[in-house]
Amino acid sequence: MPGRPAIRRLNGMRDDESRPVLRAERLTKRYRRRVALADCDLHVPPGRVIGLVGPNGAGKSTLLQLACGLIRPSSGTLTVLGARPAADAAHLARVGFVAQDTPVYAALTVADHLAMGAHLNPRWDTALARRRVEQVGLPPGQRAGRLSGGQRAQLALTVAAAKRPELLILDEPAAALDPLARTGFLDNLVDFVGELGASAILSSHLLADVERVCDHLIVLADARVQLAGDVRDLLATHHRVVAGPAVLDRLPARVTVVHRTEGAALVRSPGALPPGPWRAETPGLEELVMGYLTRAAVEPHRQEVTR
Ligand SMILES: Nc1ncnc2c1ncn2[C@@H]1O[C@H](COP(=O)(O)OP(=O)(O)OP(=O)(O)O)[C@@H](O)[C@H]1O
Repeated sequence: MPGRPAIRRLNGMRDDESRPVLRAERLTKRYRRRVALADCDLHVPPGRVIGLVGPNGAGKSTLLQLACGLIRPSSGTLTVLGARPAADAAHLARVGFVAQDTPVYAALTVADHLAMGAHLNPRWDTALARRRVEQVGLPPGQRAGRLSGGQRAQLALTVAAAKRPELLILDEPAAALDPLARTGFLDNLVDFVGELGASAILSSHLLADVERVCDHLIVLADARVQLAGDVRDLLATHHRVVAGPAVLDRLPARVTVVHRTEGAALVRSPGALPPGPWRAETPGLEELVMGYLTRAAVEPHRQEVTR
């Protein structure tokens, strides 16, 4: 994909399906009568940067909070790095979480945050923490309450990354950052994941960001998984078919129409698209996501998992 940096992975990780970083089976979360997640199945291999996208209220934060053990499923199962989320202290140390509101301690300085991180985390990487603070220009003596929103996000990420987690969970991490800082932040994240052979899952409304750094995608809408899988595989199995309405009405049976507009259809085809009276084009990630989101809006309660 153009512009997407290659993500280094541990040898053999690319196809390692047997040790999923995240696995959900019929995962459901209800808040009283409101269903935030319904019967979600997911299987995410390790060593990926996973983009979690979907409209407001789709269930993204709910999934991330379940993954770090802040809340419990109503039914179904979820395993993270092979165990129940937050199963014990050792498991907690393997996961880093930055919540949507990038929580930091207002009265503590940047340096205090690093000292506290070092005290609380057995695998704390002092050099990494110092390097990041310097790189992103955080004044060590400044109280966190006096930092800008973007600086607070950088501090929260630094603290999460210096734990050297195997999985970083980030809820809209770059939302408060200016475009330049966002680019730097995401590039850092990719480097970090590559350097440690870690995985990261980040929710975002910014599809361009997801396209830049993510190699695995989960699309949530209406509390359900609409699409999930390796980005390259998803792009290889989807096509934009350009043709007149009569041709689009009679596409081969094994081609699934995801979304149709005047003169074109976004389709999924398990193998290569057979030749026909149409022009086949490769869709971009944004078009793919928008196709599934539009379908979910038109046909609520539809659920489809593509791995
Ligand atoms: N603590 C809660 N109590 C009751 N309902 C909740 C709670 N947290 C979330 N919900 C509901 O669950 C649904 C999913 O919310 P969630 O925050 O997971 O969505 P989201 O995809 O993260 O949305 P956004 O993009 O706006 O942050 C929404 O309908 C929301 O109102």
